[in-house]
Amino acid sequence: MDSIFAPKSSSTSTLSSPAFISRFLEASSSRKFSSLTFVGSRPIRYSSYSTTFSMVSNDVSKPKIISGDFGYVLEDVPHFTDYIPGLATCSNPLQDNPAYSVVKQYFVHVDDSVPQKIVAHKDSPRGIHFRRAGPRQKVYFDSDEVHACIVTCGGLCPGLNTVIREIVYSLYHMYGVSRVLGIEGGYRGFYARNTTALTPKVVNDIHKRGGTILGTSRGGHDTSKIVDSIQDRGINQVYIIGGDGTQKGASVIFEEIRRRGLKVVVAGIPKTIDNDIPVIDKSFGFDTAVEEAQRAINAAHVEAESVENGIGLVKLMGRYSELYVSRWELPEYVHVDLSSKLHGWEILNVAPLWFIAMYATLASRDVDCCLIPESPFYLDGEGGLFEYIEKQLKENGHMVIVIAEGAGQELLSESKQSRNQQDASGNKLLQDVGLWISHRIKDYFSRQKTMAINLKYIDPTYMIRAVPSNASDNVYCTLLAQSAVHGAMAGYTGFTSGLVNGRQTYIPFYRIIEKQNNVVITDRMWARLLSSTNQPSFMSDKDVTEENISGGKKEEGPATQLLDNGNCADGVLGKKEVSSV
Ligand SMILES: Nc1ncnc2c1ncn2[C@@H]1O[C@H](COP(=O)(O)OP(=O)(O)O)[C@@H](O)[C@H]1O
Ligand SMILES: O=P(O)(O)OC[C@H]1O[C@](O)(COP(=O)(O)O)[C@@H](O)[C@@H]1O
Ligand SMILES: [Mg+2]
Repeated sequence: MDSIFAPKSSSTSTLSSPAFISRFLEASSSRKFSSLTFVGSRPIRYSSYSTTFSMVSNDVSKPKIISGDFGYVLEDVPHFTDYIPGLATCSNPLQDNPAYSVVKQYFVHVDDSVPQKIVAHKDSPRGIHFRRAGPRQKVYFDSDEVHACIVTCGGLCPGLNTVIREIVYSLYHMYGVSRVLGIEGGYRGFYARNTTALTPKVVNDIHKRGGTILGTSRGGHDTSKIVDSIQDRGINQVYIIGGDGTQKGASVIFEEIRRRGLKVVVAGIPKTIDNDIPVIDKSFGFDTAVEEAQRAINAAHVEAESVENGIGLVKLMGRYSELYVSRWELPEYVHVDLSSKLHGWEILNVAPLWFIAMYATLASRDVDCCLIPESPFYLDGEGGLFEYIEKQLKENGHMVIVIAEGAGQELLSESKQSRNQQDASGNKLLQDVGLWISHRIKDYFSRQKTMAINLKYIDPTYMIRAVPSNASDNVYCTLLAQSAVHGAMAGYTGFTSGLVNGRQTYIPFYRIIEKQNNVVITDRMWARLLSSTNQPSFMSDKDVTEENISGGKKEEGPATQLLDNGNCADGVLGKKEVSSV
């Protein structure tokens, strides 16, 4: 008998979710589904559907995968009832809330789920779904019982304060909770810093400020000490706002809490202006950052077109999330592929983090060339950057170049040692590609003596993320925060609240922190950018087929074919494309 949860002999592939799910979908779509036998399966029957759903594991430490007809798969989130028996519930206080009482169906149906891929073919299986977020009829906490805390970790992102504010407001005004603590200075603050009492009055206008009123940090932390502190303080809802590193930390904290059998919710709210978190459409703060980035591009354009042979060069944040050293223990089901290679470097995790550069370029229309890490470029010779600059200057008299901070690192890294430097959290430290390339361009033209150029380098760096969030991000932050609170009150835990195809969902941590293995420069969005800027792709067919389509993995199909990742394939870019275009 074969269990789809049975660990494989390979040390790294205990459960890589996409691989596992595609095996599962393959089986179901090829009609082998009904004859699959699962060891330790615990069938669950939902009364509202005539369909039989099967949950294929009764081991609480394994992902909860629920299958249904026609290849339906629900990647569910953990719930208190998975590991704490006999918990009492009470009616959701929202039913007496005047704001909600006018809404006909204000509680989310227990079986509501949101598909991960919305582009389907007539015969495709229904595919992976996530639990829909929102208020539930029954809650697992009395209002008086709740003692919540909020922590922000990692780099800044516009909207952090809005999320903090809205969690506090949701807890107070929707659920009558009055004990919310702010943990200062990131994860370590749980055991090394003071806490702040957060009330609606305290957080009332913090959304108008950039940064986070709680402070943040990078670097390691001690999971046991955090959970001890949670236990000692009697905290039972932990809201963790942060990026990919933070969500990994949250997952480990959740594991420890579950191991100790505590009735404590761990809810993540994903934060990343880099878009390095899988599954979700995009992070809060991204629109604001793109808007700010555009200001720098506008300035570069104004400078460039005001002088003869003017070049405006803008460097924008966006790096690979390469984790060279994993200094924390990840849960065993998290798949890391140590053999991934890009530009010949050993990497654990690759994600496309140049979204700001790409979207700001597309939005501005003033950019003639956008350089990103996933699309390697070269400077000299035919088809190189210098040749393109010369051509542009001859034709237009000026040009604007945008470069993502992670781009071209392989060109300017002098030694392996400098390439492998990391920040306190294990993120690769990037060298200043903007400064480097501006020197190279100046050198080239002074050597050539064909034309005198006038280059202005603008590096807005932290300005794009230190600003308060804009209107649309504020709305997004509000919905994320409310969803997280609804999920926590309903007893869900170990989840990240995230937007999938425009709907609020609860995504299990293992999906948020899993390795992203597709860096698809053959995505439609990149093609759209190339046609908008009219820049050369700097790539030969050979490069496209072998190296850079998917982080070193070969894709099937012709080299130059655009992969239709519009939520149909597993491509990271495709899913983001659909939500934003
Ligand atoms: N692989 C990991 N496992 C567990 N915790 C991590 C991991 N990476 C980072 N963290 C924790 O998350 C915090 C923030 O991570 P960092 O990478 O700096 O920012 P971000 O969350 O924005 O990506 C760090 O201070 C660290 O305590
Ligand atoms: O804040 P630091 O440590 O200077 O790091 C800068 C990095 O932070 C970011 O702004 C965000 O990164 P995180 O999401 O990992 O916090 C990156 O775009 C940038 O490379
Ligand atoms: Mg990060």
